[in-house]
Amino acid sequence: MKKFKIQLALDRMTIDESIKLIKQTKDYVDWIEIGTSIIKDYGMSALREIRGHFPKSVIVADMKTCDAGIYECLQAFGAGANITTVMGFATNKTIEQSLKVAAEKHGEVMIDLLGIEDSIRVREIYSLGARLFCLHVGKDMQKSGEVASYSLFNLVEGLENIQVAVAGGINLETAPELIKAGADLLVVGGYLTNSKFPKESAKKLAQLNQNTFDS
Ligand SMILES: O=C(CO)[C@H](O)[C@H](O)COP(=O)(O)O
Repeated sequence: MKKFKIQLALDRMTIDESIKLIKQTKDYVDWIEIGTSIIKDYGMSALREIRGHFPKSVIVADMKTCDAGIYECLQAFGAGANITTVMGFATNKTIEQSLKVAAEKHGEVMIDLLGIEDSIRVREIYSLGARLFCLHVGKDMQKSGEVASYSLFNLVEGLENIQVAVAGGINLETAPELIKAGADLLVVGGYLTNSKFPKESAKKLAQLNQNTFDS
């Protein structure tokens, strides 16, 4: 079984709070996500500022692009992101153009599959060249008790040479089944951003790598 990475999803906090949390969890976190709410609150300056503090980190801009792919991808990569998110329900044109900009800027596009229930659509996006997908149970769905689970993996079954991220209420209880289902990346927000002891919480999550492979 392969090992998974952890993406710290920063949402609904200030830039200073984000920087503090990154510093607290950096030993156990692989990728930093500047969440959509922070981008909406502060714009591209949030990305620039956080990039300035962490020049070597992999930074994901959760732009959730659904149109204007060229413009928004140029914004994200120009402000220092390595990866930017584009919605799976965007048009093929938007996805193609976003992938093209990413290739030119030596970045990557993560396709957010929020709201996509049809694996045929995922195959179509794959055929456009996307190789990084995020299985996602959104905040509003979480309010009615849904969280990311192994059943989401049906959407990407059979696709070769892809990386699969999973997002949506991930914590110590829900992570193990996602790891066993083959997650390459756990996108973790609330479990870390709401933790009283974020470093310890991140450590426990990272230790699942060890525990999962020992068992
Ligand atoms: O993209 C997001 C919301 O749209 C969040 O970043 C993602 O859902 C992770 O946060 P949480 O672990 O709190 O669900």
